[in-house]
Amino acid sequence: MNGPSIPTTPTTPPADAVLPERSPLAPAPGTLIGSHYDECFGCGPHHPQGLQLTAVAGEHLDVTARFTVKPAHQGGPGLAHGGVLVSALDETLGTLNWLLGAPAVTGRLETDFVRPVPVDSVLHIHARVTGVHGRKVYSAAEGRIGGPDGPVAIRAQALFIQVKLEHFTTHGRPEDVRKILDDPDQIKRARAFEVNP
Ligand SMILES: CCCCCCCCCCCCCCCC(=O)SCCNC(=O)CCNC(=O)[C@H](O)C(C)(C)COP(=O)(O)OP(=O)(O)OC[C@H]1O[C@@H](n2cnc3c(N)ncnc32)[C@H](O)[C@@H]1OP(=O)(O)O
Repeated sequence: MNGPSIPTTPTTPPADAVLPERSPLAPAPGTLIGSHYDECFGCGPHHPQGLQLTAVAGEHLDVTARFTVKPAHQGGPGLAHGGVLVSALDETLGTLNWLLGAPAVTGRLETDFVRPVPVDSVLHIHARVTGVHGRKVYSAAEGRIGGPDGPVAIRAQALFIQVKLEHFTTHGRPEDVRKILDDPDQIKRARAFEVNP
């Protein structure tokens, strides 16, 4: 008997995927990419339980990010929860979309946990676009501990799907959408996407 269908689209780009130029609006290489939303669990600087992840634009279609594992992120005693590490990679991979100049959401995210990550570790994440095919953005990331060149603790491959800004305004809880629409700074950032869809 057949169960519900499970998406099987691979996260590796097809042969005819392209690697586009960085968007003219992309943050310059070496620039800190600001949070897309103050209350984001991944990058919101004022989110008390959040990851408060900071990302820096790379030279190409890539970013680096740092995430410090805090006691609130434990799974096993003294060890990062795997789901929290996945969130850190998801957030970093999502940041790549600022380099492409179009908003996108995670459709599929595949993760390999390679080694345990103790509390107080800094996870050094490098993420890059591996191909774009229509609205589908393929990407990959790895997180290292003990320094940017330390051993890989986690790696992921993802498929993001580009969406219109209406994705957020239609599906988000209305009071939160209203709050962001009333905030000129956040709107400025959202418009940066709109002019280069
Ligand atoms: C004013 C407001 C300002 C707001 C400013 C915002 C700033 C920017 C914030 C970003 C925030 C980031 C934060 C971190 C990243 C997240 O965590 S995002 C949150 C987690 N993700 C989600 O909630 C997504 C939920 N899913 C959906 O909404 C819909 O399923 C999707 C992904 C939009 C796709 O729906 P759709 O647009 O109808 O696309 P559809 O036509 O079905 O599929 C398009 C293609 O993608 C493929 N596909 C779709 N889904 C999947 C899947 N799950 N697996 C494999 N393939 C798939 C399809 O097979 C199809 O392939 P082709 O036929 O083209 O070859």
